[in-house]
Amino acid sequence: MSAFVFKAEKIFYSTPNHNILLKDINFEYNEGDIVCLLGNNGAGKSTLIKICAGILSASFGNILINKNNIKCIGKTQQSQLISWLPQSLYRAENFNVIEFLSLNSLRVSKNMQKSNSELPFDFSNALRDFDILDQAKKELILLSGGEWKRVQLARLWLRKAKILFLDEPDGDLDLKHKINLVGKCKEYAQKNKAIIFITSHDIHFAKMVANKICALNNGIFVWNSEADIFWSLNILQKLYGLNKNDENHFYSK
Ligand SMILES: Nc1ncnc2c1ncn2[C@@H]1O[C@H](COP(=O)(O)OP(=O)(O)OP(=O)(O)O)[C@@H](O)[C@H]1O
Repeated sequence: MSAFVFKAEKIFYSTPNHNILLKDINFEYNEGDIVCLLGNNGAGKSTLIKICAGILSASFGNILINKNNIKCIGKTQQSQLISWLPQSLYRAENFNVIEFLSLNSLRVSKNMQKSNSELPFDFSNALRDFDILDQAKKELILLSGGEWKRVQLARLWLRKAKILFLDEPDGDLDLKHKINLVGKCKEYAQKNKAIIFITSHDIHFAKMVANKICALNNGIFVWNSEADIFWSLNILQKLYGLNKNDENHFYSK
């Protein structure tokens, strides 16, 4: 069987005011790839991720999943293939962690009053994987920012989609949980033969997690390569418009 492939062909996107946000984006990634999308604030990363995830439609160009145009894939199949973690997500009141996870399926009812030990096995596993099992019955609005992000990640991990789009998944995480997320992404991509796209502003996190790096600048793809090549070339200065001293903070030992 041939490898799972995700491809973007000549993607352009302009706003209703005819402001062109993305220009001629092309890439192709294969199962097992973890791609980190870098770029300055406003470069167009979230917009590109939303187009790839089928949340927004490109103004021009095609998104292909195994040569099938995303426009021709029904919404149900799309939701089985693709999971998207938005940069921020509204927390519903009167909803606890288990109830949020159960939105993936109807197996657990809204009024369930169970102890952690009676949780479905996969629920406990996902919560344990993201170190949040002890908060299973907590209301979403009472969670800290990092705990809420870990609950969202646990829900995504349960869905086992073939392509994950994670928009700043590390944003609220402390160092320990960032490192845990690195391990979980690598394990997920391997085990599920999946492709993971990540946007992040944490260069250290990007360096740890990704085997491919691509970079956007003002809506144009300015880089797309193996991560090793990207890191060996010290091009952060150019990418982020840093001065030499700023860049030394990252590269100095
Ligand atoms: N519907 C829209 N109408 C007008 N402008 C938009 C629209 N959507 C996004 N933008 C603008 O497009 C640019 C790119 O936004 P986007 O959220 O994709 O950037 P980003 O690279 O993810 O930034 P950040 O790193 O700050 O999250 C921003 O300047 C944003 O204000």
